[in-house]
Amino acid sequence: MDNTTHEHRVTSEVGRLRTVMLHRPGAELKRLTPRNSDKLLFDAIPWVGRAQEEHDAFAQALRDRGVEVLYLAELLQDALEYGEARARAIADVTADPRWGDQLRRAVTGYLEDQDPEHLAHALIAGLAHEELKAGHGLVYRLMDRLDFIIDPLPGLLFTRDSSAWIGDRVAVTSLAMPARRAESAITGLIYRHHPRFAGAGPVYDPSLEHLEGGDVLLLSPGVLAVGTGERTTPAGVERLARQVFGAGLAHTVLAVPIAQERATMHLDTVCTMVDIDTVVMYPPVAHSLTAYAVTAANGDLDVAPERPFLEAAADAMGLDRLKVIDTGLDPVTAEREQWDDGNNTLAIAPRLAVAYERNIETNAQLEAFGIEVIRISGSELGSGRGGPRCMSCPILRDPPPAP
Ligand SMILES: NC(=[NH2+])NCCC[C@H](N)C(=O)O
Repeated sequence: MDNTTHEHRVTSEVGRLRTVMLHRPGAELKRLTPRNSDKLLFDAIPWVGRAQEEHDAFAQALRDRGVEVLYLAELLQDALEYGEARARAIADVTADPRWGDQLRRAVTGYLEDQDPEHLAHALIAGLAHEELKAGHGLVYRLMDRLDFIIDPLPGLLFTRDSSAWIGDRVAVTSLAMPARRAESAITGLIYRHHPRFAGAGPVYDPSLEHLEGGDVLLLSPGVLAVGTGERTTPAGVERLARQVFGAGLAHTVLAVPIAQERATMHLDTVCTMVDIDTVVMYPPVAHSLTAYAVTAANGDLDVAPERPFLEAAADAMGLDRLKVIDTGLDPVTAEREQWDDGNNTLAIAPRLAVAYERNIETNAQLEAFGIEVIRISGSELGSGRGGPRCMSCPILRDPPPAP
């Protein structure tokens, strides 16, 4: 294992990307069926081999531009070399209240017998009924044979949500959907136990109010926008504000209400940044999104009155104007491309962004605005409703250039 010290620091959405964590989809996606896909938050049953090819091409596009790609499963496996991390992982996953003591003993024994590679596999891909030969208690016998003892985590593909770096600290998030909650036990384990992250004490943890990384946008150093809707609760935004102010990581947090719908589950499904002063936005919300600026005041929080998002953001960022690429698409095309994550771009430097190739018109508008677009295919990856930004957790970016 590589024990050299590595930097981790992210203060914007657009500073040159140096290191990113991805998750190459694998066996956990093979668990998806029409019976469980709704619960596991996928809209179709992906062709796994093709999804892997698409993901490999995404990773390669990043490497071709000098980005170091870390894989979540490898980091997890490394962390599980440590006895303390193993014990913690097994304790977390076997706390499942559905099991009863007999099944718990059987699963604990099974997991304790696994080497780090197979233990990581069980934590990510889950454990099917038939894979546990030894569990013959009541709970095991009454379980449907097609059910999982440990649920698979296909949502890990979207590494943006289960952790987010804010400055040199990581927020291990508190995911709202039951199907995704266990993901942050994994990211928490990586950051706590992998030597690469030694000393990066988390600034948020999964026991706190709901907060998902897809809602957190680092508008500029010291300024965060946090969507609040289906996933991040207002209490989650408030808690994050207290945590980042307390740690000196930000001076303003903009709470941005978004519709509580699947299509707009995270702020990054309607808005991402492509330059230090430019966002791409889903047209219907571009001029209707609002924000409440939260700042620290006398040991508590001050909440400013509701204002248009673009104005509140520009003020907090010290800009005259935050430019918006209002893609100007007709409403039907705009709605289709938003659903396919057209607005969910990953900037790898100012004015250079990765986007799904299928969103032809949004990409054409980005280019008309002078943004260089690196197109990747996502016909299978997109079936989980996430684009390049959702599928990436930046760990190191250069500071953004001054405006
Ligand atoms: N940052 C994002 N927009 N992530 C998308 C996550 C998609 C995932 N299927 C979910 O429903 O949770």
